Amino acid sequence: MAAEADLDRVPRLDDALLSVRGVETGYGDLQVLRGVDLDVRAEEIVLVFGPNGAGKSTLMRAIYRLLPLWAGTVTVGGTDVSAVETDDLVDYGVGYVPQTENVFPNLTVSENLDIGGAAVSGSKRRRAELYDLFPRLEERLEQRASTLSGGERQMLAMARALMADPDVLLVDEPSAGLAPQLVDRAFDHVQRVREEGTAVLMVEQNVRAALGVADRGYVLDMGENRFEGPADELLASDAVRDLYLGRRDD
Ligand SMILES: Nc1ncnc2c1ncn2[C@@H]1O[C@H](COP(=O)(O)OP(=O)(O)OP(=O)(O)O)[C@@H](O)[C@H]1O
Repeated sequence: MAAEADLDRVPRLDDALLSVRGVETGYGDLQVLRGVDLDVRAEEIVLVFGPNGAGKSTLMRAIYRLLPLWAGTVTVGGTDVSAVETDDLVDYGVGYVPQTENVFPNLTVSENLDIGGAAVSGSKRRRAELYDLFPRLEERLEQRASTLSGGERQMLAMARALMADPDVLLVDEPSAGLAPQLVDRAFDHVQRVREEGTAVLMVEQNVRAALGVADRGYVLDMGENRFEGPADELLASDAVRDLYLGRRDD
């Protein structure tokens, strides 16, 4: 059953790769997250969803240390990374694809990948693996990122972050700005990323489609955990559907 998280803490999964516990943060005087818990296991796809302004993107930024943690911890593979700087998180196997400004528009596809792989040895081999994942990028290596289609740009953003071969990738709205017919393809890519061995923690507004590829999900509401559970149980839950998904025939 999808569980309503009215407990003090959401139970920790013993086999979590990424574990977030009691995270609080915000902007200036504005507190946004009020003690958020979540776990991602190796090779899982986990979805965070909830109303506008719930703090979903803020959570991704906090995990990636783009915002300071006011309270709480983030661990990766059992190591506390709460004090690790953003630039060093790559060494702990964490990658991040922001929702916007996720490629360098004036650089070519190839140059964008070079920057993604700057810190990585064996980046030639990694490129070849990524061309298998995103063949369209290989066909457009010398094209400027600013001239890519929305879908291609999303692929490049993901490929850049994957150059470092992370164990877990944080993806903020992979389908943002894509035409409806491209949305499913964006989720196909997320699934393929997982098949290549990288766990994915994603935020999405296209909740039904995202739950279709996710293993588990967490509902955030007003900066707090509200529901959590397996994706199919969240989809089947009347409370989650009524509050966060809208009825199918709406
Ligand atoms: N840079 C910022 N400075 C000040 N407040 C911010 C900033 N970014 C976000 N906020 C505020 O923090 C709250 C949470 O924003 P956030 O973007 O994390 O929500 P979200 O759940 O991702 O929403 P959405 O689904 O609309 O993208 C909102 O009230 C927002 O106005």
